[in-house]
Amino acid sequence: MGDRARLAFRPGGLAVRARLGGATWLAAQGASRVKRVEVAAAVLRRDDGAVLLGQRAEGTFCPGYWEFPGGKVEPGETPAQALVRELAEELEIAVAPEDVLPWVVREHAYAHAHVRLHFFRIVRWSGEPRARIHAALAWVRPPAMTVAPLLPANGPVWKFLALPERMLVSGVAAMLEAGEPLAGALERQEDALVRARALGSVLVQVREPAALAEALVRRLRPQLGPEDLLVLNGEVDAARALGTGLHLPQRRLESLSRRPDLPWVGASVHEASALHRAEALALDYAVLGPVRPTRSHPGTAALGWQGFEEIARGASIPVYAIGGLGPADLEDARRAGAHGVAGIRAWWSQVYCDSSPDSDGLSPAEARR
Ligand SMILES: Nc1nc2c([nH]c(=O)n2[C@H]2C[C@H](O)[C@@H](COP(=O)(O)OP(=O)(O)OP(=O)(O)O)O2)c(=O)[nH]1
Repeated sequence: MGDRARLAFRPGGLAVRARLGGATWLAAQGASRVKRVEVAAAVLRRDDGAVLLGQRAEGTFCPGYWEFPGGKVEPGETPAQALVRELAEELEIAVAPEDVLPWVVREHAYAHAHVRLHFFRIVRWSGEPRARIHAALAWVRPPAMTVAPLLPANGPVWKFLALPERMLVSGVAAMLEAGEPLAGALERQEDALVRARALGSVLVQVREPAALAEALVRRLRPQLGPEDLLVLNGEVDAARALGTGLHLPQRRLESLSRRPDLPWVGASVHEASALHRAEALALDYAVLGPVRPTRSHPGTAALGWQGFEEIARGASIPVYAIGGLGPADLEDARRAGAHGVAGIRAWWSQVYCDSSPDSDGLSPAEARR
């Protein structure tokens, strides 16, 4: 990471951050020498979904608290390099650099320092983790929490881990426009959900006109398991009445001054400023795209994976990739820093790996062909 200076707003005034390698100092109005620490932390996730937590040992900061394995970034290291080193030292496991997947970056002001935590997800490693510096290790499967307390900065991160990696966006209205009867369209949508669930937990975004949305929620809900989530792309009151979370289109996000009071709230974003808005409102996730060209947004330039990565990098909330994507793109999405993939038409197809550029966003006439 190169040296650079950043301007940032924080309670109490304008802060000028001079970031110099690993540990840095913040000069701010009213706080002349606040220590800044860059930390790399790992979400090591097993195939069964369980995540590794370590209990901080006696004689360290916050003894007895549980944390994600990791530690401070040393001068000259990138956060990813620091993590590979820390995991070898702390757990005696080896992780290849390409398996360190950027995820979210969180900041937290402790009394002793202002820490910036670079979280990475790791799903491949070699060796069996051993507690070299922790008092104990535990595999815990989100959203349940079987150990306590977590370090204060980690609460939102644990909540994010309950978000499935696959988001299924509904498309019943488009099927109806394409001439499909209602019963057939609902059935096809339900089939898509069943197939998606065969791959793992799913976040379902119901995006339909109000009356249809309600019918679809009722239809899909019995198919959902305890680890699946349902969000309504619609009004706050409707989401509350249906007992779903809420998904905001970018234009609604821009008009909000505070987060709607629902347990799960996310938003669609198409550019960095909108993502920053979603972060400022402390939403639970954002959906960024289009990654590939889609016919439904002919005027919108596709971001490509590089464009996606540039906008999503350093986000404080998980970011899904969307736009011509399907479940077969999950690996690429993770490497680009995405939490997961969101798709519409790729899920309807019998073939999972339908990730052609136009598999998402066909016009009704095109869908008929
Ligand atoms: N490793 C880790 N640190 C966390 C997490 N959450 C959180 O707030 N922190 C904070 C606690 C500390 O202020 C800082 C990590 O410092 P540390 O003392 O563990 O770093 P280290 O392993 O390099 O230890 P040392 O050099 O001080 O011996 O980040 C987390 O989930 N994992």
